[in-house]
Amino acid sequence: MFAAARSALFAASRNGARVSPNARSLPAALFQTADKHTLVLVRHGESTWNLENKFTGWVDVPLSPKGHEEVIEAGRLIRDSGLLPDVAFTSLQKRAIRTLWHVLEETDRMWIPVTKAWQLNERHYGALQGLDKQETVDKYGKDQVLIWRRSYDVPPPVVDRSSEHHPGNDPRYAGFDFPDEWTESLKTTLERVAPYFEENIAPVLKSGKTVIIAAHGNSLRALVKGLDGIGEDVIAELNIPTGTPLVYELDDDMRPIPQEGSFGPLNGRYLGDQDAIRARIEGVKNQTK
Ligand SMILES: O=C(O)[C@@H](CO)OP(=O)(O)O
Repeated sequence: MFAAARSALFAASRNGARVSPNARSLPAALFQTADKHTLVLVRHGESTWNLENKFTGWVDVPLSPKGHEEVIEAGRLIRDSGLLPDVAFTSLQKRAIRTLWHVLEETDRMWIPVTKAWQLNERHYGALQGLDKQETVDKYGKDQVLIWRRSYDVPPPVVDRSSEHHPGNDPRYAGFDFPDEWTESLKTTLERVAPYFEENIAPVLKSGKTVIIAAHGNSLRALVKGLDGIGEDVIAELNIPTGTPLVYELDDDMRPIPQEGSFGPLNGRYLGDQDAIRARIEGVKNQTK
């Protein structure tokens, strides 16, 4: 289960071999293709612990009132752009599940198949879960906290089986075998997101269905690192805003087709007011100052 990601697509991204060009600098002819597959990614709306500025990880907190509003708006943006999902995937966490429900309600697609998988969960934040982000900066320093938050392969401190935060103590993970000491870096998050995507989501996309994934800041950072071939240093700078649809057009090999309006290093394009989206991205970045 915890084996390294296997495919050429994600293996290439891990050694930085496939860095996509910035879409805006390419000629218009490159934006035209007949064979494309549509993937819509949505990070959950603001959660109560985003609002309280706490490390969350696998703690199952709900959306805040603003978070509900954000994802209702996300659903309307998806509806108005005509990108109706045929199949949906989400995590085992209620902030992402509720996000998906709102989007499916707004797009009148509550009837489509939905798969929930722990592999799409947020990155487990180990012993940082539940701590105030700014207090953690005050205690350990800004640089150390930035390494825990955004480095590619340095995990936060572990939790062991005696911790309420160990997945072995949560019935939703019964049947899965997690190590006694548990935490995740972005790298190990990618090592469970990538095989899940390739084995369960890519075949659905290739069959011609439009897929939506409602997930989390770091599980989506891992996914786009693989899709866009983003290098380890560049991914450290990438923050994904809450409640904002991110639309990819993929070719038959699941490589993103550059789109107008994407902002690098992503080849997907965010739906909505682009200035407001940039402000939301800055807000995520500035949770630890
Ligand atoms: O706390 C978390 O689980 C994540 C997402 O909210 O935080 P960060 O952006 O700091 O990785």
